[in-house]
Amino acid sequence: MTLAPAPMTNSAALRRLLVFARAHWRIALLQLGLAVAGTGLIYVFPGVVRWFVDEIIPQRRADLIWRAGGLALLAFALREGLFYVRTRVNCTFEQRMITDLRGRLHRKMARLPLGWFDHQSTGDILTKLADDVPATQRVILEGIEQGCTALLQILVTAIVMMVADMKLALLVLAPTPFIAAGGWIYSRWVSPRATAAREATSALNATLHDTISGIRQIKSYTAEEMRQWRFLAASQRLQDRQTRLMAAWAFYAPSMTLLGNAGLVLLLMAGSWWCVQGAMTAGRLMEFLLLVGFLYEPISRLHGVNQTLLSGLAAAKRVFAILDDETEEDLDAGESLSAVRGEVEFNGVTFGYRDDKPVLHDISLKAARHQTIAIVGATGSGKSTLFQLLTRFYDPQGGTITLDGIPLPKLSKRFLRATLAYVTQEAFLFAGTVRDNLLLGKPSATDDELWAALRDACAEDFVRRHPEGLDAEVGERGVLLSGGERQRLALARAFLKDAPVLLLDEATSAVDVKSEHLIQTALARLRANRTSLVIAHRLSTIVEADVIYVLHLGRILASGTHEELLQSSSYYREMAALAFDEGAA
Ligand SMILES: Nc1ncnc2c1ncn2[C@@H]1O[C@H](COP(=O)(O)OP(=O)(O)OP(=O)(O)O)[C@@H](O)[C@H]1O
Repeated sequence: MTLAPAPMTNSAALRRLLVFARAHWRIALLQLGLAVAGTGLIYVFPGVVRWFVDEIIPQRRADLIWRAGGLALLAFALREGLFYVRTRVNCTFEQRMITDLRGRLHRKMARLPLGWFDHQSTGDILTKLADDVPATQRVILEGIEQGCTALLQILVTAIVMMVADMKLALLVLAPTPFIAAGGWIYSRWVSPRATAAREATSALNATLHDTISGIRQIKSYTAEEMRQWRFLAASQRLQDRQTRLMAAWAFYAPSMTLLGNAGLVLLLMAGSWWCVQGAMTAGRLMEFLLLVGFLYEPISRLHGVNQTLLSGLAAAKRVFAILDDETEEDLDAGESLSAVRGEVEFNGVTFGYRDDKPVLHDISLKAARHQTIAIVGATGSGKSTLFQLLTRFYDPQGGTITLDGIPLPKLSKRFLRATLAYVTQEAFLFAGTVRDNLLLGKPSATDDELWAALRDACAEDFVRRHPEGLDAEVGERGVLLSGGERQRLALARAFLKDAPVLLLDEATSAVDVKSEHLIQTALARLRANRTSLVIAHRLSTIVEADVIYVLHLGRILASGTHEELLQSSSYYREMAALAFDEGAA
């Protein structure tokens, strides 16, 4: 048993993000440089104000008004110009990082083993890709853009103040330790709750995704109300979590502002006292009042950054948990064979999706070169699972499976899967055109080859009837087609792949009698020079098979040809009697 990895800490997530941003260091540095330059320019105005109050006005130097005003205006213009460039750079930086991380996450997900997906909800995965990735990048962007510049501004302002007047500076800085402590307490409280809010968002999206994909079932069972309650419950959970976060923010933000303003009032009172005593000029006090704004404004900005960082780090932990998953499939580890004979053998194979619930027990079966073997058995007996093992979507806990005598783990998965044309029980089509779906079988296929495959799969007629032909849209999961049409397109895809081993999982169950007959003829042609493993509930489709294996509760009960089994297996005889009676009815 493997232990669940320890949850990532905020600082570990931040370190990972910085490592990730390293790939974009040039643009990050440019962004930081622009932000620093913009920050430096804000100190011009307070200096100009002091110049006016302490020099230009008392000394009646009207000749300096234009020069001083021009200087202040130039500083403002430069600052806003830099702001324009900074915004453009930020946008590029952010979008580059988001695209990069999103690409990595998608790549990783597509390579995770099937068992990983058994324990994930689609809504959760979608939330990670669509919401968590951008939130993650806000950490870097806001961290550099807002966080670094705010810290820098606080530091520079503090130094400017100290150089100008140490007494006043210490007075102004007095509330800052309390503000820092407030920020720390707030972060500790919010961090786990921000993660919980993200999880509630995922759960809400998962419910919504289920409603959309199951809309036909919901309507046919008039289960709209039931789904609505489920959705509202998930929605309420999210509302509660967000409300608690916002309540904390509502208290935190004004408390910190109050502390800052208390410092401002203190400065005004003490500064006025020193002015009255003649220990300070009014210009110095005014300069300080403006500088205080430059000190407290970034502090309040840091509170906002803190909020973004905490929620972004919660998102980052969810994203990194996937990126760090070590169970990624290596498609290229292992050998490839120069030629495939197509002999498949299972030897004492035992398997369960969970260790405590075996599905297949001691399975041994063999498909010799170019043979057709059929697997029959009641629903849930483990037929499709045999194919899941042959494709190495899962690996067995015991026994071996070989292709041409070579154990599957020795072959590269890319090679193994290229030798298998697998027509799954559910004829899945991707949103897109008929052509897009067929090219999955052979990306380099010409239109003539596509039409030939459609002809073989008895799908040519309905595609030709469509005005757009190969460019006809099939809709999400192929909803714009009938079940039979979907299945025939899936078959055409397998014909195009032209692999040495064919795996058919009830591929003919949704086509009409006439099409089924045509498909059987085509399949017979296809099977002539390749090994085929066929799962079919309808025995009529597999009576010609070289060997039929009867599976019952994950064990092989009997094997032989149709005639042999009719003699030797009472279980098979019963199945055949039922099947052929139904067929005759
Ligand atoms: N991903 C999975 N995780 C856990 N258990 C699974 C998974 N897929 C299938 N099972 C279980 O394994 C058993 C065998 O399933 P399998 O799909 O191989 O049966 P089957 O004989 O092909 O059934 P059918 O004829 O209905 O397709 C069933 O009890 C099923 O619940």
